Amino acid sequence: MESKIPKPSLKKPIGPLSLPGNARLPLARDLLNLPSANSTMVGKMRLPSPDKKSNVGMVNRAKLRRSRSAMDLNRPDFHRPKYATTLAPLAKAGTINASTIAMMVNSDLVKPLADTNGTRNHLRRSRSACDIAMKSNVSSASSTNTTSTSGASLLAGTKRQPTAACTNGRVPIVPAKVSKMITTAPSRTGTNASHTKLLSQKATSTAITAASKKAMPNMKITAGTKNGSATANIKTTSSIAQKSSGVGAKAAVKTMNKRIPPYDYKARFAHLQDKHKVLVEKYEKLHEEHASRETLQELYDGCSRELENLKRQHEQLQAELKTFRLENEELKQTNLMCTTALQQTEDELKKYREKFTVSNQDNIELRKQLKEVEERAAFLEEENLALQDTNTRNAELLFQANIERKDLHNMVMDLRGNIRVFCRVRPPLPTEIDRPECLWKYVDEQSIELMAIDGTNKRMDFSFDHVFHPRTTQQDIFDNVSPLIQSALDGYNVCIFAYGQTGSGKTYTMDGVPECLGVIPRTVDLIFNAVNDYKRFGWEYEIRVTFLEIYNEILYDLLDTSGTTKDLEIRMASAKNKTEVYVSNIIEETVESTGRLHQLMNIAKMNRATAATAGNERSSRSHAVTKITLIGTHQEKCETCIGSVNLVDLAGSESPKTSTRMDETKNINRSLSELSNVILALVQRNEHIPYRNSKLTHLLMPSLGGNSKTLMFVNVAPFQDCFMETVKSLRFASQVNSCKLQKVKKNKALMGSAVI
Ligand SMILES: Nc1ncnc2c1ncn2[C@@H]1O[C@H](COP(=O)(O)OP(=O)(O)OP(=O)(O)O)[C@@H](O)[C@H]1O
Repeated sequence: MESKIPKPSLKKPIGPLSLPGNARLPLARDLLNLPSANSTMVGKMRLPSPDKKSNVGMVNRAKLRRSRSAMDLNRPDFHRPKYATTLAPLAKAGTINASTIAMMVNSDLVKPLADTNGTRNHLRRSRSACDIAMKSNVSSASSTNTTSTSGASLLAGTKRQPTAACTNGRVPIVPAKVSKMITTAPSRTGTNASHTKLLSQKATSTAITAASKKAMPNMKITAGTKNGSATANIKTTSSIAQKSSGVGAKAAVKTMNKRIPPYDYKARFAHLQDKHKVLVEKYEKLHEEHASRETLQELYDGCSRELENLKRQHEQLQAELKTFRLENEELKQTNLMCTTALQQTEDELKKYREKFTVSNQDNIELRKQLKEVEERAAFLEEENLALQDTNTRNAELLFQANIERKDLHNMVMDLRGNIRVFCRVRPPLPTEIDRPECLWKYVDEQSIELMAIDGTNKRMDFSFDHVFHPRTTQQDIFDNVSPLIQSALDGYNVCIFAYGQTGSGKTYTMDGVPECLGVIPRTVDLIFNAVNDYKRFGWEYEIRVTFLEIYNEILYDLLDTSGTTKDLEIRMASAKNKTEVYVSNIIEETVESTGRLHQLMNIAKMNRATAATAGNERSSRSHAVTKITLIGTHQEKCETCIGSVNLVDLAGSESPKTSTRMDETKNINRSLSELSNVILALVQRNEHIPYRNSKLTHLLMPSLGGNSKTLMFVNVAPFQDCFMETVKSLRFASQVNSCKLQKVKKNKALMGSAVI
């Protein structure tokens, strides 16, 4: 019975598989209903082996598996769905997950095949390689690694579509997912589920193996690695798949084409050997894929490290960005401040420009005025030159006029007399209201009548150069004295002394009191004022001063505060001119200011000997001589004039009846008597003038009988009890006033250190 069953042809079908009658190749859905399909198809196509009736289903399924794989693989229009990228096989193979592949795509490690001018053939080949990888994955770990499979499907971005061949009634290639679906539908497949799974896997494996034989040689993976090992491994994998697919295909064809009788153990052994060989090749292929996976793992590690580096760079860049933002904020604030400052500066600049405009207009106006002023200045300069010439001529004229004035002035002074006498009657002090006074009649400025009120009614008339009544002020006195001081500045010797009874007002007239300065301090002020005025005429003056005291016929230097006694001697200045004398060892100080001279005067005043007398509580008991020497120099004219002023405050005469210090009084009266004798000798024109009889006359010799203009104040007290002494003084003054001295000569040069 079984021998009647026709054996299938062992020949390899050529071209598309043709089925007899209405027979068709089973579709995937047919596989789900495999028992019915088996029953119909097996019944039509092939009978089970007679010696294994119980395994009819198994045999048929095996045959179906073989024929189906062979048909699919040998179909000339067989092709796979297109994949967008060449990474799909790798993802499908489960060696890398979806995120890794995404990273590789973004980092240009793997390029889509379409970017490399891939054609549909490329896509088809890539699909085949993918299938190969998928198959190997399925064969190795498809049952456990569902995550990688789904990730690869997502990465591929494509959904498996049934091919045109499938719609044309050809047997479709069932992908792993479909295969899984088939295997996970036991309720529908019933007891044949395991057979369906086995059949599906086998068919898929066989079809992929056959397809990879064509696809793998042209497979390209564009993923770039450091050393290209990944590409090499992929190629290796491709070659292995090619070999395995080639061997597998041969074995499949061999198995399909050969029909091994059950009793042909040798053939079955050979068949098993082929199977073993195929399994060995599969093992080697898996081993190489494992190596490839390690390479990809290394690639993944490298990418991870690079990713870490990129993260660090990203963090650094973030930090730099933060810094830049802070700097940007600071720069914005600075920019805002600068903008504000710039605005203020622009405002100020605008104001300054306005000011500049105004100033510029003023400047133009001022330039015009300056030009006019310059023209005016040039005109004035010419005029000034002319005036300077005129001024020079006028200065010369002034100089000559000053000389002429001096001559005229001194001529007038000469006409008035070389020795002049002023009479001054002092007023009673408030403490002397009850003190009886003589009757005084002031006839005119030069004449006075005195009448005693003691009952004798003595009446006496006196005439002097000037009579000053008790109400005469110190200024009135000095106004009549100052012409003599002017003569001293013109180079003449001048001597002013006060003569009179003690308490008659000599010191008051010469020194005065602080509120009413006398002749000496006013003379000092006049000299310094005149010296400053004379500078306009080209005269420069040097002022020297000495303070001398004659007490009990002994000379004392009132500026010597050392306490030691020096021998001061009156000596003749020149053998030719015997009337010119000087005092040796005396301190002669040059003063340059009024203040200094007043200071020296106070020192001298303090050193002067004073004591109380009957007529004066603070009587001057010595003759005080203040000498001021004036040395004028005219540089242009080379002229020098030397004048001197001797200001003498004589000690007051005192009646021996009232004196308490007789020696002192005797010396005073004797020196005053000698002064009277000298003047009388001069009046009588005696050959011998007794100058040397006293220190006073000897010292005043140049002033009394020499080249000097002399002024004597005769001071009298108004009281009746002073009547006799008053008459005595007035008589002596009248004698002096009648004295005619020789014509005074002007000094030309300094003859000694102390010319009198
Ligand atoms: N013209 C005057 N007006 C006001 N008071 C005067 C006047 N003359 C002198 N006296 C006063 O009279 C007093 C005596 O004067 P003063 O000392 O000058 O006399 P004297 O002649 O110098 O005396 P002695 O010779 O003793 O020194 C002083 O108190 C002085 O102030």
